[in-house]
Amino acid sequence: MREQIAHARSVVVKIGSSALTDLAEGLDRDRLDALADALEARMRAGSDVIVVSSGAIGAGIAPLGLKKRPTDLATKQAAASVGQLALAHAWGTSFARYGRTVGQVLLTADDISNRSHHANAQRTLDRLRSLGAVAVVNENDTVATNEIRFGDNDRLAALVAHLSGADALVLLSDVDGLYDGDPRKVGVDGRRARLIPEVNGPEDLDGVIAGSGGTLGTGGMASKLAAARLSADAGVPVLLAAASSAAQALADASVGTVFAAREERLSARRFWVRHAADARGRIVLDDGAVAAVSRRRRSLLAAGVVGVEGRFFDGDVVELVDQRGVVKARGVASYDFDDITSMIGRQTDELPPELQRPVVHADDLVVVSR
Ligand SMILES: Nc1ncnc2c1ncn2[C@@H]1O[C@H](COP(=O)(O)OP(=O)(O)O)[C@@H](O)[C@H]1O
Ligand SMILES: N[C@@H](CCC(=O)OP(=O)(O)O)C(=O)O
Repeated sequence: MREQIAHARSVVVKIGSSALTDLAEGLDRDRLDALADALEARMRAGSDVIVVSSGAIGAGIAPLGLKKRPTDLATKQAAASVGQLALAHAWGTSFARYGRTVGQVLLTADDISNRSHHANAQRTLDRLRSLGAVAVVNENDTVATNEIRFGDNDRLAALVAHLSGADALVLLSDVDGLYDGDPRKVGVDGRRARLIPEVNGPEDLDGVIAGSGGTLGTGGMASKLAAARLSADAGVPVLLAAASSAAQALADASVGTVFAAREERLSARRFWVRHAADARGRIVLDDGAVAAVSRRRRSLLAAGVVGVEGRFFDGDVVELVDQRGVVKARGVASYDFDDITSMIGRQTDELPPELQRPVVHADDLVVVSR
């Protein structure tokens, strides 16, 4: 697996805020230079690299005279608008030492969940790559509101890896890998957390406690694990390592924790249904329909529907939930919400001919939990 990452033709490298910024000093230019050295070396060895760089909010804290990472949306957005400018400039300066041009790509969640925007972002990334420029991607924090945020750049990086058809994802943080507990804490038994070098499946995560992040990071270890799961579905292996070991991580992947990818990656459409699209509503299923959909992988028929929530339309992604509200699957609705409301609980042969297709077809359905 490490071989696969070491030799990947195209790599997305995500760098966390804690690896780039300091609360009092703002951006750490020396650390940025060292990262650019490692990234440039990988490009010169023949790989295409896309950088996903956090740090806009962290870089805006000191220039605005703030004492700690803001928690309210408006101040976070103000800090990001100041910090993103400094961040992009700093990456430009670090790569200019090698004559390498940098392009800034700011994305909102909608750019990934909306399939036509998705194609635009993909085209820009492709063209930057073919022109020999390195894309530096971040969330467009100043326009993203709470509801439409990716929430964390680990997820954004995993989505970009899928979108750009990357062969590997490298997450660089202030921690040197995944531990079985928060490495900053000592357990009640006085035991220190242990590093897990390889995650091949859910069984390797038994008993692992994924804690919160540092003062500058956002999602902590839980968001890295979620991003690794998402990448696994996209068929992309992940390496989690310390930013201070970037040179080694990018040269031979011999450090940190590796997460295996699924052998059979989800199709682009199923990946989109499962991970990228925002659910526009919910369809509530009776127990028989839950079993048919989640265990027997059947299409959802009107007879098994007991409720409809939200205003969604034909072609939108919806969540399929059981009667306790637990999400069992996600899928593409074949009708508008008001049509489905009129079909609730009815057998197919009782419905008019134009409403006799399944509510969600099995080909458009991805099981989330059994
Ligand atoms: N099980 C764990 N293994 C490794 N690190 C953990 C774990 N639980 C919590 N952490 C903490 O998560 C932090 C990394 O998350 P975060 O601060 O969000 O990083 P980044 O800014 O790189 O996204 C580390 O500093 C580490 O202390
Ligand atoms: N877009 C935000 C980053 C949010 C984020 O996920 O941060 P991190 O957990 O440090 O990767 C910023 O640039 O400050």
